[in-house]
Amino acid sequence: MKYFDLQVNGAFGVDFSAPGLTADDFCRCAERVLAAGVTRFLPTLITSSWELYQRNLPLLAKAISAHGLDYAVPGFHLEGPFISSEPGAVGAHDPSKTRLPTPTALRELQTMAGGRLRLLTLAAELPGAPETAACAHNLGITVSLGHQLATSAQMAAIHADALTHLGNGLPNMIHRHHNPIWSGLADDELTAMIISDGHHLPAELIHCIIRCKGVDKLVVTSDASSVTGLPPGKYHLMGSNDATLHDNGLLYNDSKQCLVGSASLLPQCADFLRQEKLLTEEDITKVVWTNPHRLLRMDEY
Ligand SMILES: CC(=O)N[C@@H]1[C@@H](O)[C@H](O)[C@@H](COP(=O)(O)O)O[C@@H]1O
Repeated sequence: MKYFDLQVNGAFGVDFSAPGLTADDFCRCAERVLAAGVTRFLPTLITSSWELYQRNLPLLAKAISAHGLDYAVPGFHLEGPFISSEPGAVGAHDPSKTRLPTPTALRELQTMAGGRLRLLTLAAELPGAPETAACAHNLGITVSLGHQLATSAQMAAIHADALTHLGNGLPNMIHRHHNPIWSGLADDELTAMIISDGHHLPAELIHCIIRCKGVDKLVVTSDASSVTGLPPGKYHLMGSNDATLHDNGLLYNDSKQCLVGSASLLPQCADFLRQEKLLTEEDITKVVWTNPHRLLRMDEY
């Protein structure tokens, strides 16, 4: 089976948002991700300082072309900085590094990335989000809503394409009727991206998402973090020392009380869908290969 993962923050000890990232680190990591069965992936940069984007986006773009990785790594996913800074919605991201979206800032980021930004996660309720989303579409960037506390009306104003890790990146206590999960499920235009690592969502919730969205509007991502492939233990992750990778693969920050990405690659996320009998083999191919291409308006090959 072929796999296209739209959300990989790092793996095997390499963090794509680390201030000390080198081209060698990236290539070493990419080789191992590909050797583990992933066919294509989007390196994902989380909410970071402007200087970090100025450093890492060009570094990654250069490494990809210098090492002939254009097919395997067809672009980047920017998850932040245009997200909510509210506890829960901000998840494990650093709230002090979030910013309000503007078309100018997005254009600058796309320039730093050498035109390789393909997917942008942003919060719909932020001032400037509709204009920035429109700018993203003009730049050929797919827009996904996540790490947000938006209302249905705010989400509808964006004309987004997708939802980032639906069901995660939210406070543990939310209004039972008015919340971004129901709003996202109710909008037939939005493709739901979900993390099926066995920890981010319970099987019964994935079952409901599949029923609401239908297989053609579902994409599975791994949200793999830099500790993917490393032994259980305490790690410094996403700016905090409190991340623990547990024996069962759960990656959790006890002080922030949230998940911190996953410790799985996409083939393992597909295994969870099989194990829980959530999808057929044919449908799994759609959610890990066909649909990610369609969402990014890319030819599948
Ligand atoms: C790289 C990334 O952004 N990963 C997010 C993490 O930031 C967030 O904290 C978690 C929230 O899930 P929760 O709301 O269920 O704790 O989801 C994902 O793991």
